[in-house]
Amino acid sequence: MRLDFVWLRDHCRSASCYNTKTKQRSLDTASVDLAIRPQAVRVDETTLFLTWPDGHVTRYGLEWLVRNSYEGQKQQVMHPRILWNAEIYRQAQVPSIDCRSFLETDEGLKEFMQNFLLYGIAFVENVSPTKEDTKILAERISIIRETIYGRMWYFTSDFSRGDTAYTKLALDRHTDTTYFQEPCGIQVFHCLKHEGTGGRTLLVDGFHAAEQVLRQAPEHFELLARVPLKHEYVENVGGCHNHMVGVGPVLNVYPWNNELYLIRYNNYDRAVFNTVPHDVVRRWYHAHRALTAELRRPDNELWVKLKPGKVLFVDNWRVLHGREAFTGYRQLCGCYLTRDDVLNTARLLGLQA
Ligand SMILES: C[N+](C)(C)CCCC[C@H](N)C(=O)O
Ligand SMILES: O=C(O)CCC(=O)C(=O)O
Ligand SMILES: [Fe+2]
Repeated sequence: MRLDFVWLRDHCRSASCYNTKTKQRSLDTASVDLAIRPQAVRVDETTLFLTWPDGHVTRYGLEWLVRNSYEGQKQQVMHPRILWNAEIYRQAQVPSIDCRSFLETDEGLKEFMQNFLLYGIAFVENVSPTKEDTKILAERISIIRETIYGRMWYFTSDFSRGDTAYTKLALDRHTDTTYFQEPCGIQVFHCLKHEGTGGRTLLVDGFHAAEQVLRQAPEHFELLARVPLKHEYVENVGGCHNHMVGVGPVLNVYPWNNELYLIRYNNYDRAVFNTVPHDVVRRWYHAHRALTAELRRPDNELWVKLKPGKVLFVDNWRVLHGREAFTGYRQLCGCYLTRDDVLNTARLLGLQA
């Protein structure tokens, strides 16, 4: 382990530097001399002792250092996941969670959360097909994110809003709200009614597709992770006037370990591409094509028919959704959830999130 002296002073867990009740730092880091060196250093079987020039003593358990040092963290993945194609997901036989168990027991909720974290999708069954009951489900794991579509939304093919979602047309795979600076973390879908044909839901693991691109052509992955682009939502229908713009790359990775955490993919809502010079534009289209080819491989497509009573939670930062064209009357309700609050629930249940 290589440890920096300022880092060691900064992370001191003594009573005057760190409040163990609130788990907050009391030390003013800016008051630490950036050239600080300990006056004395001693280590025994379990503990490292540092005495600083002003006489202050810092103690570190060696295990704490192993767990928390930057060098140690670099190796660790933030979010353990199982990347899937249709076959892998089917083989895994991930169960839907019963509504009562989800609402009334920690075990049910934890099993649901674990599935959701690992696969980016999870189902709850035996839910009453109403907007109110869907809301109760959503609020069990998070805070509903209110957007221009409202809190709980409810839609049919009536073109009440200026977006293809509100028609009977097929929708190719995409993630939602790419035109927000922070796209919505989770999307909840509940089909309350469908009298007609078609209308199946398509799900594709975007991280699995990106992983294939990384393997086959790392330079494509790199470009998709580096080049920022804009998505936008321009609406002027009825009383709805909106103009949203979100900027960011297709693949968002943590800079310290290159781990993918967000895919922004919506060809409908992608805006004029004007953020990079000519030669990069050309290479970017090649990279985008490579990713699209992976996303469109039939073996990556999971098709499900949403039925009243069965609620789908989709990780909108990872899993793309789409739908088949349909006929007849179809009614869907749902909402978006704030991601931090879903992960908060997962951590409180003892899961790594
Ligand atoms: C889900 N709900 C029907 C409310 C909104 C649909 C938003 C559609 C938009 N093109 C997007 O992909 O973000
Ligand atoms: O109608 C559907 O099944 C989904 C439409 C859609 O993509 C959306 O509402 O975000
Ligand atoms: Fe969508």
